[in-house]
Amino acid sequence: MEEVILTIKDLKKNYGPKAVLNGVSLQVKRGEVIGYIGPNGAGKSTTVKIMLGIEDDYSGEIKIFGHDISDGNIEYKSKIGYVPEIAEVYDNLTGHEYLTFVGELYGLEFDLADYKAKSLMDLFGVGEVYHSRIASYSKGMRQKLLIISSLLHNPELLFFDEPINGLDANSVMIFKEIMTQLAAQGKTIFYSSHIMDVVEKISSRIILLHDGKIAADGTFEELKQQNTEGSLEQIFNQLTGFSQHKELGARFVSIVEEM
Ligand SMILES: Nc1ncnc2c1ncn2[C@@H]1O[C@H](COP(=O)(O)OP(=O)(O)OP(=O)(O)O)[C@@H](O)[C@H]1O
Repeated sequence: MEEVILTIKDLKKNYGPKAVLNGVSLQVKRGEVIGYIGPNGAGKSTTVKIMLGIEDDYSGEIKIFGHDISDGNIEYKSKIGYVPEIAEVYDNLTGHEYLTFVGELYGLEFDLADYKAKSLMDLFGVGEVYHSRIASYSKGMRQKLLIISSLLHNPELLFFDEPINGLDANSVMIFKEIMTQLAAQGKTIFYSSHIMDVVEKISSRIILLHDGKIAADGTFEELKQQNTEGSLEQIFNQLTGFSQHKELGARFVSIVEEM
């Protein structure tokens, strides 16, 4: 039987009077790559932050590796890797200092953390800045650092929130291959992004969040069969009831031109 890694039951979350998540339920099995998509503000990052224990005050039940995350035991976090949408990194540290620090936090010996960090930086084409301060990194370099820091401890479950932001086309190809290989090794990946063609290609299952609920859940092929549109971008537009891009674009430009 396939192992269930993650279960969410009737998850609800409010910020003040605003209901952000309104009854989200799903189950994720080992090795699945979940493409978690939805309009801006739909609640994708909020879902991920709740699962990571960064946000609390929710209702519903979340089980990760079979344990309810609200039971106070945070051991499950040692088997999770996370690339946040907006990351705070210690800019004054070098890549070497930051990654060995993160590696040691996760219980790796310094030498192993250093070896893995340097090797992964090399493979990602940023080995030459390993000993430079992060403050001097370009956007893509920082993103690569974040991806590496999420993987150093060989986690079972990965949460990637818009991880390829700023990566060049070649690096995106490497990243897609890394995802495929990780999933083949039995890692489970929760991948939240707006880059529909990448989500379409790498996800074994796509979940669309809309108005605080799951509006679609299935493989890309299944979503295609259930909808009249072809690409994931078009299916996204259709399921979220959006078709006014021309009109909105024209109105936007006409206001820009008002002087
Ligand atoms: N700390 C907070 N306090 C108040 N409201 C919040 C907070 N964090 C998120 N929200 C609100 O919750 C809603 C969902 O935000 P969230 O960041 O989860 O959306 P998202 O689906 O990840 O969006 P995007 O695609 O733009 O990243 C938004 O309306 C946002 O304004």
